[in-house]
Amino acid sequence: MKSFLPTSIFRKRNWTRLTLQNIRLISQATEGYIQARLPPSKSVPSFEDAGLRPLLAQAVNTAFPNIVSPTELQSTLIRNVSEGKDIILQDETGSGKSFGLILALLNKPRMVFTDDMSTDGTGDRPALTSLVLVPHRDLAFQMLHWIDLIVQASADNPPSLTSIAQVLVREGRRHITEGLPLIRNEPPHILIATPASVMEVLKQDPSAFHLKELSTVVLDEVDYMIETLPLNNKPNKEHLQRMNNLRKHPGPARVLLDDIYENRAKFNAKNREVDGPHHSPQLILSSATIRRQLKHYFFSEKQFLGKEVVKIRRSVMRLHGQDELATDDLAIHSMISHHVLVASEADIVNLPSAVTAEEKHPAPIYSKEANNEFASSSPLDQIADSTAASRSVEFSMTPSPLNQNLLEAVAAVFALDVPSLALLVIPSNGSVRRAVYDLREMGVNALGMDLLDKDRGRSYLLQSDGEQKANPRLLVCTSSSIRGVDFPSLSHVFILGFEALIAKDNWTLTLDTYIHLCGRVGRFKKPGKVITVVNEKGVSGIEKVLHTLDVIAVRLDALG
Ligand SMILES: Nc1ncnc2c1ncn2[C@@H]1O[C@H](COP(=O)(O)OP(=O)(O)OP(=O)(O)O)[C@@H](O)[C@H]1O
Repeated sequence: MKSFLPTSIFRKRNWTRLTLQNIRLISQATEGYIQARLPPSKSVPSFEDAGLRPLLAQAVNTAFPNIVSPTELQSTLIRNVSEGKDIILQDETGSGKSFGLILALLNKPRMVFTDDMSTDGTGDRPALTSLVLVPHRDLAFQMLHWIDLIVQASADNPPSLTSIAQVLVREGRRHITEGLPLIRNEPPHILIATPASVMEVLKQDPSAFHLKELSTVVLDEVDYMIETLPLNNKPNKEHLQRMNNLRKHPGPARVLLDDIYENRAKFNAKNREVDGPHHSPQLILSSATIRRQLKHYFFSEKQFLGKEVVKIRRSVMRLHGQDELATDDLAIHSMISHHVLVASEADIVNLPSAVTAEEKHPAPIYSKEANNEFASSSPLDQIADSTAASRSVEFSMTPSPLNQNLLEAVAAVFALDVPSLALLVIPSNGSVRRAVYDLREMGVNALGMDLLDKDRGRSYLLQSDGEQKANPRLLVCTSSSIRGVDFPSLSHVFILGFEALIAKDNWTLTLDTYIHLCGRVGRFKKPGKVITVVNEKGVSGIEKVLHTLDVIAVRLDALG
């Protein structure tokens, strides 16, 4: 088999003389890197039909036996990514956007820098081809895990994972001490990174990689990374002040994009009505929620995108037109059932307006007086044993800042209704460790989510079987570390502290937060439950959200 990357390439260190002219693309560099064992199925459209190279398509089939055929959206995406188009990708949560993006990027030809002093081609050096910006580390590691499986599915002489993909996220100073040298020595085909980590690495070493010379830049969960304010025709003083603040203190993703696309913005400003040369890198924006204000930012305010952008949404592809700016595209999954529990000292009731076929009026579904032994009689006795091991002296000595009524409601529903895996989302400023401690004290098999750890998330990335387990698990995370995360066997999402998730002066942001939290279930046509647990004060907030999204809360009778 052809060697994936000749070692001689790595001897050249000639970054300072690299220019756009001496970058060239060689498709052979990635052509031979995946060799898989299984032939693709002939009965349904295959990934090869969608445009993946044969060896890569076979590796995908081997790595993901349950994924037999690309969706129409993925086929359209793969083709347009290959053609170097700028793309806006928007579809429901869990519809395969991120997975499709990873395949499309693996399929791209590898960027290679050619040493201009070398006449015989021996100065070729693989360079970073694509930068995938993500909002948090767990999504980065999820993507890396997918790539790792595909690379491993290469039958003979698989390339090293680090030559194909690397992750750059802020973890102490490791992104500087370990991540930066690795990128310099072995630039990956795909770098998956948070914007802040890229900024810090480039500050440390501006020649670590060259942003403007990338082939593709992807912003997954773009609306989370680029903060925008709702468009307002008659902005009041406060709104103007906030707009000003955003401009004065742009987040790291905004700063990076300004740096990469300044030339393109100038070009688009001059040539608004004409088709013109395409300024690299290709730009791809992806999310389930892309609001008007975000489109306005990319098309009008910054002019990073022009009229040649391809919009891919639910298998629909069309050229971008002005009318698109006038609409908000929202996507909330129909396979999700929404529940709201109101927990107090005395009991836990369904939201008064929640409906079922049989019952129309709220009645206590769980009375603490009658059931105050539920934790000790929980079927999870073996968990209680392990609680002692994890009991922290620190927590046992201090009162919990978390509302115990709400946690008890979660514990009760978890014990009776969750077959295998559930997620509990707490506000960004909440303590995951404390929530885990309190829940374990209640007999719940809770762990803080961490996709690098097998038990805390990694093993659930590909586990699609949601069958009843002897020991169901509750993963706890904050709302800022859950966007895009995919656990196929997840059946329940519990949302705690919803009041804190309400962005007071940005209502659309509140709605989008709810949509993305819900979107951890109901993925790829699977059903799922979202259970928001509030106290009396939180009722009006969640009612308003459900009403705006045209969602009817359903009574949860699990405890009745
Ligand atoms: N063609 C396919 N056939 C079957 N399953 C698929 C296919 N493509 C993706 N999936 C599965 O669908 C799930 C969701 O994929 P992914 O995370 O890419 O969705 P997403 O649209 O990016 O979601 P979000 O908007 O929440 O980020 C994953 O478990 C993935 O393995």
